[in-house]
Amino acid sequence: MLLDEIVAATRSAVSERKRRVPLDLLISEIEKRPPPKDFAAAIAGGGVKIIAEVKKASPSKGVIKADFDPVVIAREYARGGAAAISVLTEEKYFHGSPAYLSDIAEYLDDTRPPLLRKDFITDEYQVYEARACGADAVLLIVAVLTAPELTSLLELARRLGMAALVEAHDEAEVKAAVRSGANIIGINNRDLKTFRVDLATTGRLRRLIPAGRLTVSESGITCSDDIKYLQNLDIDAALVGEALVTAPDIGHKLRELLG
Ligand SMILES: O=P(O)(O)OC[C@@H](O)[C@@H](O)c1c[nH]c2ccccc12
Repeated sequence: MLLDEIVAATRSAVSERKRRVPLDLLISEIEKRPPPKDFAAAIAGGGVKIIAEVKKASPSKGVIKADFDPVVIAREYARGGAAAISVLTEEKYFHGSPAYLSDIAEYLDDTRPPLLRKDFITDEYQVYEARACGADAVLLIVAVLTAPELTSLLELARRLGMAALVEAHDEAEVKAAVRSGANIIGINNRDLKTFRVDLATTGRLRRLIPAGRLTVSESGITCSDDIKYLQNLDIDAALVGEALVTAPDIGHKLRELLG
């Protein structure tokens, strides 16, 4: 299964990076960073907020943006009114890089939206690395974690002052996310096992998330009708990658989604 393959590749990339950059070094880099921005506050409030994703490629489509520059794209997202910016850092299947995070943190001014590290996180090292690169939040995918792993990664993110977006795709995963105490829960409309995308996944699973938690709908969101559908479900934010990255005018597309 592809998801297992991606996680295995990620684990070996992480053990390689651990050898090159020991944890002490990451911790000293973290100490030099300004404190994290409040990701939860950024996506809360009225209307469907947009978490805009810096995404170069995907396993199902290959490269989606030929002249890809993460900083240029992130700047357009910030200018266009994105509530937060998601940065895909997985290298082998999504052509991402942790350097995209640190570049965006360095080159955008301090009024930029909070940054989410989007990766297949199974190791505490990746959470430290996210913060060292300037991330304000991390993605945690229920499908690749045991309950105790999810709990300890959530706890570490919290200790580092970061938020966590906990991603689920089916009923059992949403229940596990709720049980973990996560206050930001993402429903991924894409099945990471088959790559099929169906916005109705959010419609089906939303009621399992109790009031008081923030909810995010992820993947396959392309137009303002999709946003209206999510608004009616009382979703706080939509995570949008491909539709924005491939738009001829990113700012225009973002404004269209924001209504
Ligand atoms: O490009 P899309 O269909 O708008 O999807 C963005 C985002 O939801 C997707 O990239 C994603 C959702 N969950 C993930 C987990 C890992 C990698 C990628 C993802």
